[in-house]
Amino acid sequence: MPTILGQNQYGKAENRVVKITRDGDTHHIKDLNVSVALSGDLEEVHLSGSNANCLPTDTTKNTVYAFAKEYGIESAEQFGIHLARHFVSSQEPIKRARIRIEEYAWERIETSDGNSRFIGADEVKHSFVRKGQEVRLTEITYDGENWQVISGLKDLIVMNSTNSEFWGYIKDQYTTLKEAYDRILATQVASRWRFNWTSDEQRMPNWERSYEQVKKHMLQAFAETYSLSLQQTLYQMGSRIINNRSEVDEIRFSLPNKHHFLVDLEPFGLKNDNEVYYAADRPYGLIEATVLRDGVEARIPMDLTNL
Ligand SMILES: O=c1[nH]c(=O)c2[nH]c(=O)[nH]c2[nH]1
Repeated sequence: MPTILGQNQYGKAENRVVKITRDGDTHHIKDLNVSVALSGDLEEVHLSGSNANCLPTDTTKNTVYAFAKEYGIESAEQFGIHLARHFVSSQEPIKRARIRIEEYAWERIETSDGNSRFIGADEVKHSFVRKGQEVRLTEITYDGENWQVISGLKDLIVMNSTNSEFWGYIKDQYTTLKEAYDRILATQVASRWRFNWTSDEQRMPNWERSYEQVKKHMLQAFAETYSLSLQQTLYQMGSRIINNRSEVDEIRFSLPNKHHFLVDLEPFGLKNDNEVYYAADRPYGLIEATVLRDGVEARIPMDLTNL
């Protein structure tokens, strides 16, 4: 049976790299999970077993660690750009590099006097607690000419304890949901946004500042939207970001509706005055959409798990 080789890529996945920058006795942490995927003229590696065009995955791993030392880790995006450029420009058979990075944030442990200054023991400036909040994500793709940077986050859990209603929906013979005029709205945000920086000719965004600002607008829009559905809140979050961040052209969200159901306390002779809820973990409504700058093409994959 004749067969042909289809799309292929390879590299070392999930290189866990922690970089400590020592600024006197004040230290800074960058904690990344870096996955490298290379593609190019690799037919023979698969077909004949010749490894002449194969840069070992072990080398891609070593490069991640060496670059952490050589270039430092200014931001996940900047680090991914260095790596992608290196693989494509240093190895002739490698035509395309995709670098995916997850970043885990750490924050300083506060001293008992409420700040992070040295107060007599020297633990403080190098003691961190891993933030229980979101994981930051980025994916850099480079083909020797064009860049695509898609950054994002996952596991950012947010809740509004009021200012959310849901009513006026279709009711058929299977509908039992009661209309809600004051409900809890909670979700675990997964989001990806695409930058319009695509070439070395353009001025590169400030990646660290951009992330903080996108997250700030996302959270503020969630908090400040009086919600008639999670769909409406999603659109407000996306458009707030597109309108405020000129470096971002497209943003996609996957928002599980983390349902909170009022518990019936009548059997215990108690009145539930919108106070006691059952937080259901499944099933959950799943609301997904992309918000785009008018006139741009949608490029973020529909299914965020594939990114
Ligand atoms: O914000 C919501 N959107 C829906 O589409 C929906 N469907 C549902 O049962 N509850 C909700 N809530």
